[in-house]
Amino acid sequence: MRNPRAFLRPLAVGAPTPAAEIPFRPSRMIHFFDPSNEKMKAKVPDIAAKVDIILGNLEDAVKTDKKEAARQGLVEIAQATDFGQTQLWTRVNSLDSPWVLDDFITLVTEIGHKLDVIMVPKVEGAEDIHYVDRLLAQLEARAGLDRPILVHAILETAAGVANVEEIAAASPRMQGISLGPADLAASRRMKTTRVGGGHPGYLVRTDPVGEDLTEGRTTYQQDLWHYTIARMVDACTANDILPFYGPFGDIKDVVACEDQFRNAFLLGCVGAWSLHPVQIDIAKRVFSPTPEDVAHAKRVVEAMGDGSGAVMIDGKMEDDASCKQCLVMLDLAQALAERDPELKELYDL
Ligand SMILES: CC(C)(COP(=O)(O)OP(=O)(O)OC[C@H]1O[C@@H](n2cnc3c(N)ncnc32)[C@H](O)[C@@H]1OP(=O)(O)O)[C@@H](O)C(=O)NCCC(=O)NCCSC(=O)C[C@](C)(O)C(=O)O
Ligand SMILES: [Mg+2]
Repeated sequence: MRNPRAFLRPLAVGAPTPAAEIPFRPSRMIHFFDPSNEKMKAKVPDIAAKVDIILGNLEDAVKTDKKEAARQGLVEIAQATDFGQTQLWTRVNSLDSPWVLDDFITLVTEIGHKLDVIMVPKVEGAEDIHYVDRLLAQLEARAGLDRPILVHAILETAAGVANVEEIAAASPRMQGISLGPADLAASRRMKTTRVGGGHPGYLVRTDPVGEDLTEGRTTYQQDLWHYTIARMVDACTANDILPFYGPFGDIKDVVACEDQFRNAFLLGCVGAWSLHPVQIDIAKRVFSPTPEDVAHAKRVVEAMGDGSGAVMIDGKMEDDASCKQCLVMLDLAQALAERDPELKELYDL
């Protein structure tokens, strides 16, 4: 561990000073595209205008013989596109792969001034972040960058989950963490073959009513990801960085996708991944508070004055703590209203 006074010092001579705070920018969806796929590439300027974050994916879902083409495709798109307020991210190949060193060198050198965040897959502990931290500092210094590129880790191994608190605290570059349910399921030897979402076999059942063990017993499906998401949210928020739900692989099932995203939103995640254009609006809807929630939050904050004491609103007690909950809602609404004129009007902000 670096000593606390050294934490904000650059890790290479000439590298930009690390940021003391992770800025909160609207991050409701991280839209994935494959930069080696010409059809997807052509849609990037239009999609970038609609999403909060657009991500050129170089890792899993890109064929082995397309790895170089994807890297080069991302360089071309980044150079040719004005992303406006939309953040540009990439997911590089895993740290044990033969491609990752060239991913870092090429992307930081060629488009480092446009890249906001590099997502690192299969992070297992703080040592992975320390390696990336130093390497990025060296490359940023060489490229003459004046602002540090941030790092986002995917939580997708059992070791990563066991070490999630130290990963979140490993570097001032840490911007956030996403859940990677498919690799995590494989790493844990969970017996689900789905990419995120629930499983009908994971349930609890009410007690038997009589002798018959099969009749009249209601079952409730449980959430396979609750423990991991909650732990990730605590690790992130305890370190002032941002938690995200990851992918929902059943593209056709837009209803269950919305449920999964909403569970994550309610537990504290700021966004989720969209793998297909159809998931963009789901994420936008779910990760923006409803106008009713915003109106209620405004009422409570106004009624609470300096935020202390207790009042009754619509038969419910509100106090310092519930006022803070309402301020969380209003802060998010304010940030989204600045990005989205439609929401500004709906929220009346
Ligand atoms: C699922 C797939 C194959 C269906 O692709 P498709 O072409 O069969 O679907 P479609 O419905 O026919 O597509 C309609 C149109 O939308 C386009 N399109 C389709 N998707 C996109 C997109 N993302 N961005 C922009 N455009 C897109 C597509 O090219 C097509 O264009 P067209 O009308 O001109 O023919 C496709 O959507 C896709 O490849 N999506 C990205 C997949 C991906 O990035 N996976 C990796 C992230 S998840 C993960 O890694 C796990 C994790 C975290 O690591 C872990 O849990 O361990
Ligand atoms: Mg994965």
